[in-house]
Amino acid sequence: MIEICNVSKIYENGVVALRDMSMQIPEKQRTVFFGPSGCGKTTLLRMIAGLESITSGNIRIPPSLKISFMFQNDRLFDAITVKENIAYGIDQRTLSKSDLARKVEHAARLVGVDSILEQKCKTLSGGQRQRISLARALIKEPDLLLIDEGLNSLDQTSKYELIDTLIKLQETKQFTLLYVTHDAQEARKVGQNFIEFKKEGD
Ligand SMILES: Nc1ncnc2c1ncn2[C@@H]1O[C@H](COP(=O)(O)OP(=O)(O)OP(=O)(O)O)[C@@H](O)[C@H]1O
Repeated sequence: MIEICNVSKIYENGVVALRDMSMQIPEKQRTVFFGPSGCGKTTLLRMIAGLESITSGNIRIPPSLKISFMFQNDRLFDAITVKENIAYGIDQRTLSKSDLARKVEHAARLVGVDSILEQKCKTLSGGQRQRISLARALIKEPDLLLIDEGLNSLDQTSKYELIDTLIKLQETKQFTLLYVTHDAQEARKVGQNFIEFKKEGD
């Protein structure tokens, strides 16, 4: 269980991104944060990932949880290969070359990009890039996967294909998925639990 207890976030410029928010997020399930742009979804996800400070309140997460993050932008390096990009998702110092290669191939196979491992990322389509970004998030076998509007650059068909892949993976691997979207239809497709965010003042 991840517990969000009376969490507020006020940025240095005075913007109140979240006010006194509390919720419980069950483990090993798919939870969707949805609501209009600017209502603090990204801010909360970043606080859960430890990438943003909390102004007040606290977030309780089991201490040994391995967390991966997939961002709005795919953040791939264009000049290097698919294989090298996926390997960036894991601490390479702790692995032998052959173990790393095996893990990269396994993650690539999970999302269907194992046939293009040697290609440079700049040559790929948006759908392939998002799959690689997902493989990079999965390679460290996260207990908690955070996806922040990660599939937005895709057309509807590719997006729903990748969502199907994601749901199957979550069901087999049983990680906790936290998925941010402003799209109600997408939220319904992905989620088992739903947390609606409202804009300050609404
Ligand atoms: N680094 C920052 N400094 C100041 N204000 C910020 C910062 N990041 C976000 N905000 C503001 O905090 C509020 C919440 O933003 P946040 O990105 O969390 O919302 P969101 O619901 O994820 O929206 P979107 O879907 O557009 O990303 C917005 O008003 C935004 O302008």
